[in-house]
Amino acid sequence: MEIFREFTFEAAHRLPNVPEGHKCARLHGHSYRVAVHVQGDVDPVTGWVMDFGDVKKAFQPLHEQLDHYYLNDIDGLDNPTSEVLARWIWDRLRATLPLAAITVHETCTSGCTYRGD
Ligand SMILES: Nc1nc2c(c(=O)[nH]1)N=C([C@H](O)[C@H](O)COP(=O)(O)OP(=O)(O)OP(=O)(O)O)CN2
Ligand SMILES: [Zn+2]
Repeated sequence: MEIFREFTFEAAHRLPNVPEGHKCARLHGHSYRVAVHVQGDVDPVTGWVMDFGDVKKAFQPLHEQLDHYYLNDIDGLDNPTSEVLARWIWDRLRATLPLAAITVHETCTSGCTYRGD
């Protein structure tokens, strides 16, 4: 089964590699929403795959790195598209969580899902 825990953070960014005149080359910000999806069997005693609280603990150091920062200044996020950010989060959580997917919502209507492939 697959469970997810969502997180929000505020951050600024710009996209340095977009075509000339693209609005996203300008400094702007988003209220990001990230869903961390974890997979596993449902434990017959606890009735859960994993405590949502443990997912929160695993994400907390990343939240501290991202929230209210300029993403382009963060190592590995010099071109902080949703795609790059989703992979960046995956790479940092994969050792501690049995990940199924990372979804990054950049706006209410735009985002991406990375499943590690
Ligand atoms: N594949 C991607 N395309 C775009 C990304 C991205 O990360 N991956 N990012 C952006 C910008 O960061 C932009 O701020 C968000 O995109 P957009 O959906 O265009 O957002 P708007 O709220 O400005 O949309 P409107 O409906 O046009 O107001 C761009 N593309
Ligand atoms: Zn943007």
